[in-house]
Amino acid sequence: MRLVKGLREAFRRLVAGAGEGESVVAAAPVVPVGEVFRRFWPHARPYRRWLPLVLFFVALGPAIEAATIWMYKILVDEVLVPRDFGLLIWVLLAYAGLQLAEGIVTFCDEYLSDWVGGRFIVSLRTEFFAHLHKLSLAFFDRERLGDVMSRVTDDVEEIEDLMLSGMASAISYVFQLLFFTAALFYLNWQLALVSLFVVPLFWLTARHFSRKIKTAAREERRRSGSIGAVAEESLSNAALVQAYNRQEEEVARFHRENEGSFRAQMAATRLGSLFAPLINMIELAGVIVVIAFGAYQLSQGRLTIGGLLVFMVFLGQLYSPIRGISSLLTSFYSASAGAERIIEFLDEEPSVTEREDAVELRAKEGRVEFDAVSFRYPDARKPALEDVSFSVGPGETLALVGPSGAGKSTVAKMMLRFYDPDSGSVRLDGHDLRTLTLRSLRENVALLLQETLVFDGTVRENIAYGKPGATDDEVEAAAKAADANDFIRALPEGYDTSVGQKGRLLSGGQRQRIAIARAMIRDAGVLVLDEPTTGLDAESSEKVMRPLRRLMSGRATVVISHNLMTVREATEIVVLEDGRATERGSHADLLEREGSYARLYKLHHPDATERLVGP
Ligand SMILES: Nc1ncnc2c1ncn2[C@@H]1O[C@H](COP(=O)(O)OP(=O)(O)OP(=O)(O)O)[C@@H](O)[C@H]1O
Repeated sequence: MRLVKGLREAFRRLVAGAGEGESVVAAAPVVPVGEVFRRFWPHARPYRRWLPLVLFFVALGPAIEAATIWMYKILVDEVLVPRDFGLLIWVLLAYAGLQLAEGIVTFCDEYLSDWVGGRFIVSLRTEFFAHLHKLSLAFFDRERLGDVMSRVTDDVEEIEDLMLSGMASAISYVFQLLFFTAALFYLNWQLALVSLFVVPLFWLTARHFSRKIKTAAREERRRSGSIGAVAEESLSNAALVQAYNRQEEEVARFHRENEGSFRAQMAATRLGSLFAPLINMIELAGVIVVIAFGAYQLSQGRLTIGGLLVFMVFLGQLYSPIRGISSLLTSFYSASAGAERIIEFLDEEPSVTEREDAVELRAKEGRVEFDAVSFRYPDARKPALEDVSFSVGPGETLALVGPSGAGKSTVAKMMLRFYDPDSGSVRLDGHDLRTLTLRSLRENVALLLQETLVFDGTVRENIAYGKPGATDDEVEAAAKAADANDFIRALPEGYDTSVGQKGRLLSGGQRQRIAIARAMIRDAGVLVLDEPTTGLDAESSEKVMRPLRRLMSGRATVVISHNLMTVREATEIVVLEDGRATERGSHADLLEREGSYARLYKLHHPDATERLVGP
């Protein structure tokens, strides 16, 4: 009794699916397979006229196979047994012809399926990528980049498996089942009926396993996202990891996710490998019964030897697609888990959307107004901005200062409409940002960040990024205005020098001047400078300041700075504390008031001389 219990327990553990372990990426919501097909069918639609041809080849394969096997019956019953060798040459010729036909069909089938599948992936992946670019920053703040990338690359391919390759295999199996069952019935219907008694057993086993395989496959997909997420985080912070000697911890973290993936994969493999021998056993039972019944029929003279032989071969062929179901199930569920991960993101709506009646910003004056703006980040407990108002017009500079976390960068994000205010409004030239097209809004606001964004391309491409289609003269003029022309000319290939990943080949100050040139060429009416001189020494900052002043002249500028020295000549200074504007006025006013600004100023820069807006 104990032994039986022990065995049962061991078996239960063997077929246990993968549980959802702790992981950095959450599982995507479950989506029914029908819905998956409905969602992704449009990507296969342009190739639908090829699908009948694919189906034709898929069906032709088993038909040729059935005919080839039939040749054995003719060989045994018409040639070997009656010793009528005159027919042998024809049988051999037919056999060779069928083999050739099978070769051609296999080639066409594989080529065409791969072509349609490949086109499907290109279309779906591009649409998915385009969708991601429509999503608001809130999405990118929340999701892990590595996981997003794993969805763009791996999960998209999984869907192709489900929609096309998997379907083609499934259809091919159905055709094989049909052809071989028909052949069995044609040969001897009583024997055929007997051989089919195992079908319900096959069905029950498949059903039992499929549920578990599904769980394991979903877990595996999720883990693949986690591996991507951890790898991306860890490798993109390689400098930090090395500086703090955290390599071992990072490797351990990565290893943990891989272990989880391994466990999920092994659960699926265990299930799959257990499924195959079980199916073999059921199959064996079928074969034994058929041999016994066939021998009886042979003895009764109702079946020829060739007939029985071919019957057995057909039976083997009939069971082969049934055996194939296990691997098909695994890839099918893995694919639908991949599809769920894609659908989860496709269903993500941008939190910032363009109204249908959004208008282009035409007359560009360049005046930004914040009118009682309050905003709380999704999931944040307290508001990042509360009742913030200010206005800045052409030629004016508004400086936002305040302690870390006060909401300064949030103001910059609202100006580009990366987020919408919960209450109040942000206006550009009198238009609420929500009434403008996103394109025209962003064309009119140039952003300069503390971490300068430079792409891995040439200097020229990096500057022209600000204005697609800019001429070489325009690029050069912008570079001159940004005091960048001289150092660019000194680079090995001048404007055609490649700046390396993230602009590594340039110094911080040079990168910043490239960014200024990019903003120059954009020629936007409003400038947002988020910590433009952070990380630069006094000399480099001064080199950046000069062109920056040129860039700012005549434009409405909002400058965000921790460094109170860089803001003292701004037209107006707004002190933000805990999301609220607590003080405002000119540098002199605020010093006189002896409030937070004066305290901070005296505390940090008692005798500094650097100035943002110079004479
Ligand atoms: N994406 C986000 N999701 C949730 N909360 C956020 C997000 N970004 C910022 N916050 C929170 O909003 C508040 C304001 O952040 P913000 O980045 O605007 O401050 P800041 O004044 O620019 O700070 P710093 O000077 O350090 O850059 C902070 O409390 C911060 O934790």
